[in-house]
Amino acid sequence: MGAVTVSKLPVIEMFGPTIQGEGAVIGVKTMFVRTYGCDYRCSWCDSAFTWDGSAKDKVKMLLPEEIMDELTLLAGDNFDCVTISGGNPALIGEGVGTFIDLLHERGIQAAIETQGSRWQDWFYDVDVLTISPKPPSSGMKTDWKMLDGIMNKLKTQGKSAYSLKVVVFNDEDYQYAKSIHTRYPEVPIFLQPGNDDVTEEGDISARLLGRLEWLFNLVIADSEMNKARVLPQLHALIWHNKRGK
Ligand SMILES: C[S@@+](CC[C@H](N)C(=O)[O-])C[C@H]1O[C@@H](n2cnc3c(N)ncnc32)[C@H](O)[C@@H]1O
Ligand SMILES: Nc1nc2[nH]cc(C(=O)O)c2c(=O)[nH]1
Ligand code: SF4
Ligand SMILES: [Mg+2]
Repeated sequence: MGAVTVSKLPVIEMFGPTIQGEGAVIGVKTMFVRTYGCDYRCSWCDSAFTWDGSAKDKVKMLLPEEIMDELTLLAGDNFDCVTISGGNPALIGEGVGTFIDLLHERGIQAAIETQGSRWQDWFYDVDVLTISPKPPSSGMKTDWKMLDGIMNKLKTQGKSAYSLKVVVFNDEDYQYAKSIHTRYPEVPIFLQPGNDDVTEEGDISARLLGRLEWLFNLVIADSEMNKARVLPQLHALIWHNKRGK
């Protein structure tokens, strides 16, 4: 008999409990698990350490049970939701699926942040799935065929609650967000203003609130965006550019 291989996950950080600062479940207490590696290189990525090599020495290859143990060490039983972000967790197959099963066995919800560039069958098992396609300012090009495929699978076979989240930095990005909403009109969509300086130290809330008001006004004036919801990055208003929050 060959040895049983169990998939490990490349984890660059775990933190929490904190408050989910973005999207459909904003305000919910959650732990975060951040996986290493991304197939994108967004110009304004606030988590570039997950792919630019600057924190490569912090990556640990962990079994799902080991991640669970570390979360318990951090928080005891003071959480019932775990958000897996990155990087792009959808680059990882089996390991994430097994981890989600483990969370469910313990009565814990699984949330995922991903950009819609890759599919994984475990998407079907996620409780809160956020698909965040990237607008022109990111410098990335949307693979529409892939995104259509993902949205179609979720629509026709999905059991999970899922939503779209588009970061908006400028008018061109706003037009992109509209094109996403028009293409998938039945899917809840969240718009979030971009943070255009992710290295600034100190209180950035005034700057971020200014960008939020700008985005509010675009949506307020636009009859085609009556169903879109505009939200800040709540954690960035409170904790600014601090890591692990
Ligand atoms: C760091 S990404 C990781 C998950 C996945 N790679 C993705 O992009 O969806 C998590 C979320 O942060 C958003 N984000 C990244 N940099 C940002 C910035 N400078 N301002 C606002 N949102 C940002 C992304 O668009 C995404 O919705
Ligand atoms: N508090 C908090 N909420 C978040 N929502 C999405 C995040 C992410 O980086 O994926 C994030 C994050 O990094 N922190
Ligand atoms: S897809 Fe997400 S993690 Fe990857 S570069 Fe863009 S914002 Fe950063
Ligand atoms: Mg973040």
